[in-house]
Amino acid sequence: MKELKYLNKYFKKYWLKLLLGVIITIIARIFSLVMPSYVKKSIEVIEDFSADQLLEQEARGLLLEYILIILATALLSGLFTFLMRQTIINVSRYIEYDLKNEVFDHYQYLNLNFYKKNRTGDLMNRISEDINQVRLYAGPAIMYGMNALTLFACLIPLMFIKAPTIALYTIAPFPILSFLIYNISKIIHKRSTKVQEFLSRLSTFTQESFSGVAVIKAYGLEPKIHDDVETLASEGKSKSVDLAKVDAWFFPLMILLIGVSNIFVIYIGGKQYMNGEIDSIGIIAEFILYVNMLTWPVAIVGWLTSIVQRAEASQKRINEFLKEEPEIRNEVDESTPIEGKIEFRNVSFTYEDTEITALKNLSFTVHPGETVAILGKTGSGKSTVLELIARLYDVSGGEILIDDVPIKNLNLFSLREAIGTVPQDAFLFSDSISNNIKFGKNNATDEEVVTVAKNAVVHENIIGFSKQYDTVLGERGITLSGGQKQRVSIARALLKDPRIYLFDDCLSAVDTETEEEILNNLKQASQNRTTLIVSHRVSSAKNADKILVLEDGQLIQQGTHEELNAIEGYYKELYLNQLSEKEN
Ligand SMILES: Nc1ncnc2c1ncn2[C@@H]1O[C@H](COP(=O)(O)OP(=O)(O)OP(=O)(O)O)[C@@H](O)[C@H]1O
Repeated sequence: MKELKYLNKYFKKYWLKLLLGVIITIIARIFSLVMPSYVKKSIEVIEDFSADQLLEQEARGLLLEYILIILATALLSGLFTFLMRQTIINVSRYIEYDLKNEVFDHYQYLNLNFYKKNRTGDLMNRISEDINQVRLYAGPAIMYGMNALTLFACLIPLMFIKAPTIALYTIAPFPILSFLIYNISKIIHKRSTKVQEFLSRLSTFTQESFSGVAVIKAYGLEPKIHDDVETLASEGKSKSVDLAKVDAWFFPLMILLIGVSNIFVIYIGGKQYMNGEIDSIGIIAEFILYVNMLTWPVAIVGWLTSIVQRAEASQKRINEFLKEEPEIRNEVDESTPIEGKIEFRNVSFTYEDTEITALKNLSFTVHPGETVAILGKTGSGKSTVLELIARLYDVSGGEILIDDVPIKNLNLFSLREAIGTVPQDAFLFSDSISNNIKFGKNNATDEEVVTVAKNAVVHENIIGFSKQYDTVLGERGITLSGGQKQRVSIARALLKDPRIYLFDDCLSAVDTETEEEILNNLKQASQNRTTLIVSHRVSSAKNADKILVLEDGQLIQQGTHEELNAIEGYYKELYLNQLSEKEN
């Protein structure tokens, strides 16, 4: 129960509703206890009538009265049971909602390293399946637990007062039932976890197959994929059959033990009646009803134990993530407006997971409003420079200053607010084109959206779609070409109108003419804005105020296009190569 203590803050938050729920539970159970004793009384009336101790008229009157009492208490018990669910189950839904929000907010607060260490499927599972297990504890387990407790507390003493010997025999099989159900629940849990694992493997596999359907078709891999799915599915099937086998024991076992208890009631009750130890046959009927009332709560005790164990395990997994602290935190409360000067002083950076040193002693300065291009072979550290400016990672050595202030002394949100990033792989959400562009500025007008789309040279493409800016992208909508995606992503950054633009090789999928047009527009749009352009093409870099050339994380050349072209080196070679490619 150590891990489940985490939920106490939520129980405190909803204590009033919970208390009300507990009181209602007790009232509902007390009303349900009335019925068996009135069934007994009704049988006694029939017995008295048969023995000529009651007139027909009197017997009819009494029977009607008892039936009405039974009906009224059953209705009241039903009403309170409804209210019980409405309070306690609702509280568990509120807790589920709060916990999901808390976990989601915490996920968002964590750094990229966390997302690299943990698989998306695992993150999803903890926020959905694990929270659901916890909800079962916070709602149904409490409700059924209270229910069972109230029944045991009221009914068992009542049974012993009414007929101690019958009571003893009636409840004797119950601990066995509870024990068996506990064990069955444990086996069910183990096997259903395995089934769940297979289901998630199967759904991951099928999802990947659908996403990669173009590759599968192009390589004619359908038969192989079919065989793989079949192997996975048949493994899953045998696990499901195993589960169904244990599942099938649950109800027969319950019915068997109810039967045993009923036989005890009839046998012992009948013997006592014949010996004159009890004066009415009605007590047997009353006890049979008690047996039926007690069976489910007794079975529930076993079920509850396994629910609590599962919730404990799930809450442990949730707590593991909630305890994770982001390495990159905002330590400055007041906002810090950004002008746009960027300075790298002997910056080194090693990725924690791969231990690759992506940057080594890198130093350069970009003044506000300047445009700097970063070139270099693949893997030379260009994207890493941009990630460090947005403080997605903290440097391993050296220092980054923005507006002459160490980056850690800036408000993290002000910093990111001041940056417009266009990443290498443009990510667009499954939403309309317009909303995708408005991502960084929700309140933008339609005119503003059109202006930035024109500057990103994607407007003509968009108006070519039948729904134009309302065209939905992604799984439910159309798929944009690589170049179109990149340009929508550029439009998104332009709309934000930030102090610093970070363009990470975002024109790689557009032809050189469109590239030129976009670069000219960007020049206009990003006037007085600091701009960093990462590229493999000299055409993207040649108009920059400064060009940095990286190799193995080190700065090997820097200068303007003219300066670098005047000396032998990587830049000149690249320029000449690309020039001859163009001419050819
Ligand atoms: N998220 C990451 N985790 C671990 N290692 C990384 C990560 N990103 C990059 N690296 C490694 O760091 C090195 C520099 O990568 P980076 O992406 O900065 O290069 P790049 O010059 O932008 O390459 P490209 O031109 O191919 O985009 C590479 O060796 C790469 O494998």
